[in-house]
Amino acid sequence: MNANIKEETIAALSTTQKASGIGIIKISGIKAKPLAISMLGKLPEPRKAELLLFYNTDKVIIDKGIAIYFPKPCSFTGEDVLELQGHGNPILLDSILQRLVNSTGVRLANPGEFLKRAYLNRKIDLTQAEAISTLIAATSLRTASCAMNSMLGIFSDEANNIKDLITKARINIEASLCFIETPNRIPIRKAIKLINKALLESKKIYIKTKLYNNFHKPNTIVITGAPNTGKSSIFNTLTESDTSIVTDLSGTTRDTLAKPICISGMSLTIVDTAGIHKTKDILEKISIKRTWGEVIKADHILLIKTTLSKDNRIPNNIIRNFSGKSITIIINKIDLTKEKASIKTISNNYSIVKVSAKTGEGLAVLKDHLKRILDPNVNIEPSYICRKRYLCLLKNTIKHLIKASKEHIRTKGVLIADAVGLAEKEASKLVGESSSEGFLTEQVLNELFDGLCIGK
Ligand SMILES: Nc1nc2c(c(=O)[nH]1)N(C=O)[C@@H](CNc1ccc(C(=O)N[C@@H](CCC(=O)O)C(=O)O)cc1)CN2
Ligand SMILES: Nc1nc2c(ncn2[C@@H]2O[C@H](COP(=O)(O)OP(=O)(O)OP(=O)(O)O)[C@@H](O)[C@H]2O)c(=O)[nH]1
Ligand SMILES: [Mg+2]
Repeated sequence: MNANIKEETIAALSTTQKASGIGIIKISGIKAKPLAISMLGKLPEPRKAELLLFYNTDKVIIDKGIAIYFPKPCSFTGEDVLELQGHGNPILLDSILQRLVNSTGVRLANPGEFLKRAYLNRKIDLTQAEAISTLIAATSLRTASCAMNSMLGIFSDEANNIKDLITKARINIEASLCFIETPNRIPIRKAIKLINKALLESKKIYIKTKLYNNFHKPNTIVITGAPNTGKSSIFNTLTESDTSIVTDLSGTTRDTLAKPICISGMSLTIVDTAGIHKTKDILEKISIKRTWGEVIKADHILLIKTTLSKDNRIPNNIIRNFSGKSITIIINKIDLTKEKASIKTISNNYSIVKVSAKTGEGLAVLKDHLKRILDPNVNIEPSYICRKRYLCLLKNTIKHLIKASKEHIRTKGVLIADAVGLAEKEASKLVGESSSEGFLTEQVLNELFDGLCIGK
């Protein structure tokens, strides 16, 4: 453990840097208590929200807000923690932070440092720390729900269960090896039973962990098609905004425009582009080049046509350049021909949806369709989060357990013990312990915690 961690008091803004309703400054470490007394004129009652004035060093009032004091060990980090919940003005909050840093020797926290301290003080194990980091970054409600399960310790419980079975097996083998020459020696059968049980459980958890893909990035959907087909109108409807200019003039959109949206708990980025057509106009040529650039990067293409289009097939140039990419053809403006909204699935990655951006008809069907085809976990019951680290450690655990279970029972007792010992080591690393080394290496910890946001 880092020797300084016990000494240094850290502080950070735990809420957004933008203006917001309230902003929370968190302070953790031995200076939290004297700081509360000097800034608030009193120590708030432990774990009770109190409305107090916040003072600077010259006794000037800097804010009136809620303060909460969490004396150690009953706090998020396990250290003394002071929370100052002020008005959400970033300049005001920054001046409070600066005051803390300049006059009290508190230092600004590194990204993820509160979480790291919670882990080092054994408030949470490593999988729970990882779950909190995934929870904050989750781009879909389903991933957030998995992260929540992991945060509450469901994965840790299963991982600990495997580790305990292996430990028991090791103790049994070691005992039977000790008394191998005596007449009342302990039979190794019990250990083998435990090894097989641990193997079964490890395989189960490996399959379950691998199933849920929380590595996916938010998909990018690019709207493309001929000029005037209603691309920008569909963009505006999907983004519930009037960000993109809509006119009845062909060639209205010149630049690409991207906006994040959320469809049924799934984050997406949606991009409006200039209409593709043959032109000699230099400006239009540049715009169309940009459109192709976006189409190449897209995870999914919405190709807009209208009820008036002569041909509703995918144009050859799109097929040529983007085979394998999923495409939805949208037949827009069905209000003009009084057609009904509908969806037709041609193949896995090719569907036709009829809508009207003007009346909104068919847009719910379109959103539903996008959610279905773009959420990789749509048919999977949320369990807990998956990390490459878990898969790797579980694979190693399984490998050593298989080796242990295959060794000849009587003659290779020592080899079984070795393999079980290695399995135990790997399984222990799941929750961030290693039976011989105590904590995981600083490198693994830094990789995890450095990727987090400030104030967490
Ligand atoms: N204001 C505020 N809201 C927040 C947080 C926070 O730090 N502050 N959290 C930050 O992530 C999350 C909540 N997580 C927390 C986890 C543990 C403790 C805590 O005080 N634990 C003590 C006491 C437990 C108990 O009373 O049951 C402990 O573990 O000993 C506080 C917040 C989300 N909301
Ligand atoms: N009747 C009807 N008109 C629509 C519909 N969607 C768009 N329009 C109209 O079609 C015209 C073109 O719409 P835009 O959204 O600007 O089309 P665009 O494809 O972005 O056009 P460019 O940017 O020029 O390529 C506008 O006059 C819209 O009001 C629809 O569903 N029904
Ligand atoms: Mg447009």
